[in-house]
Amino acid sequence: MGQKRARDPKAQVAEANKRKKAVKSDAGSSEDHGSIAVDDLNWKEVAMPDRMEDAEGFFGLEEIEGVEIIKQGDGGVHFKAKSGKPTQSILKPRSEDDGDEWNGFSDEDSSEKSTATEKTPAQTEVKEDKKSKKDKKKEQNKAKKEDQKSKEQKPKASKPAQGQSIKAGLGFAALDDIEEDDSVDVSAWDGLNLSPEIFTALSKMKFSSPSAIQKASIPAILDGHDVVGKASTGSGKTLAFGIPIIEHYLDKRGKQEEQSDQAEKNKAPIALILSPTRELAHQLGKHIGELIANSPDTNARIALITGGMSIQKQQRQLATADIVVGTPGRVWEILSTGTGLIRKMQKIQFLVVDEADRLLSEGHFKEMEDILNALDKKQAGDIADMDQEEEEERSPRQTLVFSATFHKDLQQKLAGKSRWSGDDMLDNKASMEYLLKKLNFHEEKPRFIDVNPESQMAIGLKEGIVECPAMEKDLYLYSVLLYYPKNRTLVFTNSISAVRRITQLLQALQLPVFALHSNMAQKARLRSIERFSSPTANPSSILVATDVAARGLDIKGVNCVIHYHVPRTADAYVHRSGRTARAGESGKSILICAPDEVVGVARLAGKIHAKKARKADDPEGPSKKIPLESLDIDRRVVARLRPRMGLAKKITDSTIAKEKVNTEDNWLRSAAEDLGVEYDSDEFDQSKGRGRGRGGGRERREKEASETSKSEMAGLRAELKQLLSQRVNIGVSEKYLTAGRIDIDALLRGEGNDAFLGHLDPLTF
Ligand SMILES: Nc1ncnc2c1ncn2[C@@H]1O[C@H](COP(=O)(O)OP(=O)(O)OP(=O)(O)O)[C@@H](O)[C@H]1O
Repeated sequence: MGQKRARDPKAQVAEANKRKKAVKSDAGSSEDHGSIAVDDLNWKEVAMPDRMEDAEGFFGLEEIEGVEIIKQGDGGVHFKAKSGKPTQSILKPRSEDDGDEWNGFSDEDSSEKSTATEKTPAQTEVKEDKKSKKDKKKEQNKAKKEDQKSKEQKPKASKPAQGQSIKAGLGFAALDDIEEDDSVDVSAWDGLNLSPEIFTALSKMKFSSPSAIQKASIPAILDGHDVVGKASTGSGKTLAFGIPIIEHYLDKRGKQEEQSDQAEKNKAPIALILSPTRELAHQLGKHIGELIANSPDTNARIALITGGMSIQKQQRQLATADIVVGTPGRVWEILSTGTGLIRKMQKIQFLVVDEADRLLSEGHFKEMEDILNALDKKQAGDIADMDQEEEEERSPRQTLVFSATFHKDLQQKLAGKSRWSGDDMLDNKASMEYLLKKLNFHEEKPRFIDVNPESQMAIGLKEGIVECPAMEKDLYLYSVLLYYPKNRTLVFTNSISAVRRITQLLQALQLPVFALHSNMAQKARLRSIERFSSPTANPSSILVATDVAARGLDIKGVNCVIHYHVPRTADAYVHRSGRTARAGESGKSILICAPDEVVGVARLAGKIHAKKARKADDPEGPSKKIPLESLDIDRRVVARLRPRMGLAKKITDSTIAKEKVNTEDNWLRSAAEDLGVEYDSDEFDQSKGRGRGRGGGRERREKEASETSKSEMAGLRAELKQLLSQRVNIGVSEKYLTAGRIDIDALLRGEGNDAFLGHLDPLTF
């Protein structure tokens, strides 16, 4: 049996300090007797679920095999290799200079300093490991050479990152596993004046060159400008502001002496990043966390402040955070608790408004306004309290606004100068205008960086449209899903009830499907995204979502986006479609469209592609064509899938109706109880039926569906199961396989579409 231990960096440092003293006093003796201290063992990290946010204080688990425990007189324990195993087999590998810890050049007496910053042997090793890798990279990377020189003269603190919620790759074992050749040449980033730490991180993250928005925004932000950045979906906007924030952190840290615990407690965050959804906030934190985790000796702490998580924990994280990422509602909830947090937040160097058009124009309006007002409002006693030197040193707060959808006139609007001109993508001009004034840029003219003025759509994106009868959208959705097996697909709808229904429907059809909408508990939301996006997930996974998933979510390997409902606005279409074809990949976006929706779609597509269409035809004239490819679903497919869909619908409708009746019934029963009257469901149903006009039919259908008996349901399920166990035959005689234009070789190679029997022209566009 392997031994396990919980891994808590904080506790480890304290424990290691104690142990080190003990080890020094009996140095040399322990290994002589084959007994080994806990920290000298070659612990292996146990893989944990990605998200452990609420597991207070529990950072991880490590295990070791082949050891025996030796109890000591003082109650302590040591370990030795199991009989028959060499001691070396359980010992942690040592680096050459393991004995002496390298603390960098310092004027301070190292013995004094060591009490505060002494590392566990494991940490020392990691540090040395990171350094030697960096040295190797130095040889490879010409641009890093000069910067490295100055870095080596600068001692840098390497404290454990306590309270950091989402720093990726903290595990020592994970670091040990890093291959020497896992880095890439990052010389393309040379011109951006980045520090060696960031170069190392970019190299490890395999980002060989900056994206256009990064190339344009990073220097402007590093130069202290306010920036409004516009770039297509999936083009790397997060690091366009994330890198300068970390650069600022590194710069500030370089200038500071080792901070006392008190100073550490009082420190203010350097950045507040606001995002419209919880999922996006998590993702932003994770992405910037990865940058931090891959930057050597960089321990910037991120506090994630979103709804659905423990408020107390978030308050604690906020107290020591360098970067705050959150949704406006929860950020305001915490700031307004009146515990001095507003004053702290007023010292931030960067205010980032991600997905700005949404954040500034929809439901977050009120909280955004409160936060912005609070950041700018002078607090009573500010002048007296303000540390004069600190205030003088501090440069004005930079405001960074990013999105894929903005109007070109935004710069004018941001400066509050002129009226909106021409057509725009935004829903609510008035609220936008109001909030743009509110953003309080420190520069009169923020830098407006629009790296792809031609289109907000990603280059690798193909757009198609499937026309179908209004009542058959489910059938056509199912058909498209079967046409594209092994595609990770996001299906967007316009309502929560549609998400629920479609998810159940596709589940009944045995497809690997997950749901995401804002009425779900936060944990369930994160679980859905995680299951859908996990590299080990079924490659045909489907996520059915409302527009809560439309903005910013960066899920690897989404090949297809389906709009089950036509999006309400052009920018919603851009952002939904932007969940695929990210970071230079290709992808497809397919609208399922009823005849009466076609006109709306034409208008929508016209707005989005106005420029492209004009350019191709007549550069000056209005756009004519819908640039969406019309996709023809083979009628045989639709016909053959209809029976399955009929059964799946009956099962789903009945399940949903039963749930609804139960909920209603429970509610009425408890309301009757509260009122002290008796509740008779039949009597209530009869009275409900009386005098009803519209909607009565639906209610009757629901009631009928809810009355499907258990045995009827079992019958339906069995019938559907039987149908689903067979491939959909689209014109093959099962007796004579070769008669149906089957590519037997392809089938044997495991290619082709497993769902169908017979030849099917693929839906390529
Ligand atoms: N320089 C780079 N080289 C390669 N990949 C990159 C680079 N920068 C970022 N990426 C990757 O590109 C993907 C998209 O980045 P990001 O989420 O920042 O896009 P975005 O522009 O914010 O998209 P959206 O508008 O949808 O929010 C991420 O997976 C990220 O890891």
